[in-house]
Amino acid sequence: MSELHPQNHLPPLLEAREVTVRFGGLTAVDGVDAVFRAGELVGIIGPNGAGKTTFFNAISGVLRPTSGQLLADGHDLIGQNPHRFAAHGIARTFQTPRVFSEMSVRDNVEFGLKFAGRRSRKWVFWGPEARVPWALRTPESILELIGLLHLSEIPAAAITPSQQRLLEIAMALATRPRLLLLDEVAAGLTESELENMAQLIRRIRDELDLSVIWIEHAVTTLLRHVERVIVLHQGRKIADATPAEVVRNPDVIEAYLGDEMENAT
Ligand SMILES: Nc1ncnc2c1ncn2[C@@H]1O[C@H](COP(=O)(O)OP(=O)(O)OP(=O)(O)O)[C@@H](O)[C@H]1O
Repeated sequence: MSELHPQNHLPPLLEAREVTVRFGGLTAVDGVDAVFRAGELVGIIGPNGAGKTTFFNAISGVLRPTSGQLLADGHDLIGQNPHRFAAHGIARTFQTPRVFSEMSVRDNVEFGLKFAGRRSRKWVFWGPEARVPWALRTPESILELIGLLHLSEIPAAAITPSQQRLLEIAMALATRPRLLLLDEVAAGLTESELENMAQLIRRIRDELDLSVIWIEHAVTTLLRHVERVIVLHQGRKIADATPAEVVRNPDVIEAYLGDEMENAT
């Protein structure tokens, strides 16, 4: 998919160069290089504590890496706040959904729009806004896409944890990202909910013309849906290849996938 994307002659959406994050004496992310291009659906896997979330925190501006570079549109974003990352089209979800529990589902999405300085506008005929997909123009259209429109007026505290994960995706989409980072959005879901989530993620990527990076422990599902997988182990990147290549990689089998595959079967 990504090789055929019309924007592939453009610079990557985001390029991490030698990104390192240390917490005191612990190196959580160790010199990771990664390139993310338009239209990609990329998975990140690795054992507990491998550095996946810390890497997300670094590439979304939640924490400042100890060293390295993060290039977006030719700008180094290191040291910039999350608003600057959002301005470059980078949006994310968190392992524990961060929604405003007192506010309605709809108002949470409205907040996402405002966070990124966007306005809710259904009818726009010219200018950059005209290129925004219909599904991302208003809180209602976003909620319809994500399947939560029927819950619009309910406080976020009153919806289920898996609906809160969907709401968080809706809030991230409201910022109209070019690169959407999803951190374990399928954690705790049943098998059928997991498959529905994977289908939704693919639809989002296909229909909204954005790139998705997806961290998930449900490896067998993830490998069936992504086109490229980055494997982290003890903070280092040990593989960056197609799912078919990654499952045959001896380093990955030794570090992680052997156990996971045994558990999965
Ligand atoms: N704020 C922090 N302060 C100190 N150590 C941290 C902090 N955040 C993460 N770590 C440590 O950094 C390492 C990487 O953690 P991280 O959460 O990034 O791993 P992960 O691959 O996302 O794990 P999981 O799959 O369990 O979510 C772990 O050893 C963790 O304990």
